[in-house]
Amino acid sequence: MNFRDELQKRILIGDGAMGTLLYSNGIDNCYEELNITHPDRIETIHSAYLEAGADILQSNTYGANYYKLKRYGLEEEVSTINRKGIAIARKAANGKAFVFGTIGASRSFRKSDLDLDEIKRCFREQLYSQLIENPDGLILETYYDLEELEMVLKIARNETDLPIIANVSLHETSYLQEGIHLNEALLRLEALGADAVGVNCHLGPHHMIRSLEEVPLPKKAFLSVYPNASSLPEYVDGRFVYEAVPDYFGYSAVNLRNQGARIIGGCCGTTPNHIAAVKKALGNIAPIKEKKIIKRKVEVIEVAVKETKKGLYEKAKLERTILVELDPPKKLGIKEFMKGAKALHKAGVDSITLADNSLASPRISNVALGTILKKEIGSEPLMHITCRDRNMIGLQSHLMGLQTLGLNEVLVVTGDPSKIGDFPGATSVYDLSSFDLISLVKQFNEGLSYSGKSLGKRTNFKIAAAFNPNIRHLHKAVERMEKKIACGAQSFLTQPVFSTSQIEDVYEATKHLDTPIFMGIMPLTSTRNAEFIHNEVPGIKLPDTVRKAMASAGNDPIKARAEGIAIAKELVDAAAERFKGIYLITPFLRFELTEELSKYIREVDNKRVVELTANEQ
Ligand SMILES: Cc1cc2nc3c(=O)[nH]c(=O)nc-3n(C[C@H](O)[C@H](O)[C@H](O)COP(=O)(O)OP(=O)(O)OC[C@H]3O[C@@H](n4cnc5c(N)ncnc54)[C@H](O)[C@@H]3O)c2cc1C
Ligand code: MET
Ligand SMILES: [Zn+2]
Repeated sequence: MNFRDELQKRILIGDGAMGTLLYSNGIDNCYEELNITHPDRIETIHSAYLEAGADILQSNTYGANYYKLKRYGLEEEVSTINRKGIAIARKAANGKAFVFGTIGASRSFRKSDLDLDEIKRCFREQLYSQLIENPDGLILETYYDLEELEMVLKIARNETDLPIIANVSLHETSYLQEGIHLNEALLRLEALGADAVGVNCHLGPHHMIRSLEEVPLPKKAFLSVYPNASSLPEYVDGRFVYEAVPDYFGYSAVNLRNQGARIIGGCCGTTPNHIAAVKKALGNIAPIKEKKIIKRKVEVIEVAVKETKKGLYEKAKLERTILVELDPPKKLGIKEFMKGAKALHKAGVDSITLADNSLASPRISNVALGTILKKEIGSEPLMHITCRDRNMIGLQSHLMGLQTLGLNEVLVVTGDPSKIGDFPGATSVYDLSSFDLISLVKQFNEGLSYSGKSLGKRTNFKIAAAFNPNIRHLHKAVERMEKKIACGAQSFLTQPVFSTSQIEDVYEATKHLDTPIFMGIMPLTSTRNAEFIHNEVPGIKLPDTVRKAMASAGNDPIKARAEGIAIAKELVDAAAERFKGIYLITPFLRFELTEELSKYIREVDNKRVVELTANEQ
């Protein structure tokens, strides 16, 4: 039997889940390791699928790549596990079914999980291991990221003439992440030479049928569909369980066939009973030859109201722009905080920046304080957002909330890890990296959610990001900066710097960029404060002159204050000469320090204007 000939003629039935079936049998470790330790168990499952009517058996090699096996210390076993996986399926198939080598995606829903070069290397290793065992074809599945699937499909097509099934996974009906339509994705995969293109996992039959309704029959390739048992697994006693309704699954297979599916199998939650139901429902039904497409209306995204007010990044390109960080209090009560905010506003500060639980310790939500500030002093704060406290759902809801409140100036940062804060046992979420979150905010500005779903309107976020010049190789930090700009960052706030030479270095290293930089300056408050920063804050070193000056104040708070301010003014002078943006960090809610520095910056600027005008006259 030749796979391609059969596919031309009839509908082929795939098998069902391997992973979730093992999981429901109580196996909660590395499924692929069983190819070595318990090949009989895997063979039994393959045999059950064969018995149920599957024409194609997939090897138990879904996650058998270097990175996934490394989690279990099995990275040296890539070749053995893949080879055995094919051999076990071959034995179970017993000449009655096609044996396809399964290769799952390396990235999950985040592009930042692994870079493409790393994926290439580990894909090749898995591919070559499988090819040694002569499978009848390959199935590339559960690819949320089309970029990854296109890349590995190209490699596979280049290396072998075997039939290839290429399956993407949808975020929601008809759409892949980044808002790519299923139809577009399948056309791209067909163009790269896949024999069958389609969808697997995440969605159940209902959403898969709806998705296929929008997809025409491919010209050269065939459609393949491997739905989950249902779209909504239940969480029972700490385990995910799929409602097992094989008859419904079988009935759905007929509808999938009516939408042109030529290969129909099952993904997570499906069992040999589901596949038997598919076999029974399909009988010897012939594939369809043509179909009508349903064209769903593409939701129009409202263009945001054109803003008359300049964003901070736009302002900082043209004129002096002062930001002052004033951290939300750790205790209830905002009297002192409000007093500070008002004083800073009066001192001519352009925006107060509100940290998001800085140093990973709980503080009054910056959304609450931002809303109050906007209402009471009429100036728009800059809202820090970390990737630490919210998962991908929370972050998107947070962004929609900020837009609704009109808090559109945001600073996207990774966030200090929970380990360093007041609750070291708390989880650091990090679903997204700072790069991903910057891209997400930019996507919101285009009116699209993470999965590319319309938000109905565009948001108006102005995106700032963090720049850390306190590292050994400044050019590395500049490279990160350039990557953040490519993701959508429109300005940068730096970590505090403590020497004028560092300000000069940053200027030299970044002068090729036209993205404004707000140079971070924090007044030192005491000798102890200076020594702590020098010795305990990673990456930051104070020049000897600064440490000596602070030490000379001894325990006298008035002298220490004066020294701290004098040092900060010197830094401000060096920064103001080179950068229009200045970012002052208020230590310990001592706003009178940053108030004084803000006034100083305005005075020096005014004096300069007066001098210039005098010179011109
Ligand atoms: C202006 C500013 C505001 C901040 N506000 C907050 C806040 O509100 N709440 C809060 O919890 N934290 C805040 N932080 C802290 C910040 O989130 C941490 O310092 C974090 O470790 C770095 O975040 P990032 O977004 O700058 O780093 P990213 O550029 O996203 O880097 C993340 C991690 O990558 C690594 N990395 C960075 N640079 C390099 C490099 N050159 N080479 C190799 N690895 C590198 C580091 O481990 C770093 O921690 C702020 C920092 C800055 C500069
Ligand atoms: C996570 S998608 C499922 C992958 C594989 N086909 C399995 O059933 O285990
Ligand atoms: Zn699945």
